[in-house]
Amino acid sequence: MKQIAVLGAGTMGIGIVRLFAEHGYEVCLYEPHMARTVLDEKLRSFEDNRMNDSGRPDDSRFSVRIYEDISKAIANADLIVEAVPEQLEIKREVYRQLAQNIRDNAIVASNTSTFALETLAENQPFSDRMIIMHFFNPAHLIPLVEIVGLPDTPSAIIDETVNLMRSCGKTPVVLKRDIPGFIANRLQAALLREAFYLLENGIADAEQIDTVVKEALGLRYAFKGPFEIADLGGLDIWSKVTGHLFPELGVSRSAPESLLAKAAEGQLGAKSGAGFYRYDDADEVKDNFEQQLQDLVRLKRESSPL
Ligand SMILES: NC(=O)c1ccc[n+]([C@@H]2O[C@H](COP(=O)([O-])OP(=O)(O)OC[C@H]3O[C@@H](n4cnc5c(N)ncnc54)[C@H](O)[C@@H]3O)[C@@H](O)[C@H]2O)c1
Ligand SMILES: O=C(O)[C@@H](O)[C@@H](O)[C@H](O)[C@@H](O)CO
Repeated sequence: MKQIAVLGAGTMGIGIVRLFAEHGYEVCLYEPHMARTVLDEKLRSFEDNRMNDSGRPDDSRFSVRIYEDISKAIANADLIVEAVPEQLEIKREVYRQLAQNIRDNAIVASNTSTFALETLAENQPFSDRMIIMHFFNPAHLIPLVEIVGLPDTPSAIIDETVNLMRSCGKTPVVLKRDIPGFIANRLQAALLREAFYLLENGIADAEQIDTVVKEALGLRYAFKGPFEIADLGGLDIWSKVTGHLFPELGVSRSAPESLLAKAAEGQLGAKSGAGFYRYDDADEVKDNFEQQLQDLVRLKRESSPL
């Protein structure tokens, strides 16, 4: 795998470009709606702030070319990563353009958050070479990448993708079967459903719920997953806990009212200056969070695996 095309330079696309460029791959970026000067500036700032794995400055340069013509961006790509908005019609239009120009053996990966691969691959001429490659924001920092294929996806494609991810320092998890939302977003959605249930029923406010996650659950989850935590707590206890609590949990099957109301009022979170909290300088909050994540990932790498 040598050349990688990334489609879309939004929150995720630009992080994916950064990841591959930092690991020495040739990257071709296609972004039809963003000014060239803005993209150049972002890439330059990534290069200027580049660190190696041990946290020291790295002054080597990126190999990234920016295109406004999709056919040129994908012409020689071994892998195409689609990171366009989470709307089926936009993704399908991009796939239609790919179908006309793609190389015979190029792999097409979608970074979708929610769509099953079966839905995205339906009627695509390259469906046998399509996979899900689900990164996490910020894509250059969070180690996990979820990979999903279809039952007849050649194992060589999955293996090649896993090797690529490992070469970029990632931790790939290949799902046994295609399902909307994969593993992580289903778990995140389950937690959010209960968080909104507690909020909307007046049990706690957003700050209290965030404190509970940050000061207990999140700390443990950085080192142990839910099954490991159940083992450590005792499966007899967890049998009682799940038996007592599952019937008490929220079971809503639609987006939370309080979330819909905020979005309708234009309170979109950090990017609009307000959401559940106020943001005077969203860039500062984002930069600080990235630094914290980088420090935590390094700490995890250096700590004992047991
Ligand atoms: N934001 C996240 O935390 C996150 C995490 C993982 C996965 N995802 C998924 O990644 C994808 C992209 O999400 P995002 O948050 O980066 O969105 P975004 O809105 O920040 O960026 C999308 C980019 O795609 C560009 N675009 C629009 N139409 C295009 C087209 N036809 N061809 C090429 N580019 C086009 C837009 O100009 C924009 O720059 C979505 O499928 C999303 O669900 C998002
Ligand atoms: O949390 C993440 O970074 C990803 O799992 C995303 O897929 C996420 O759910 C976004 O769509 C929303 O930020």
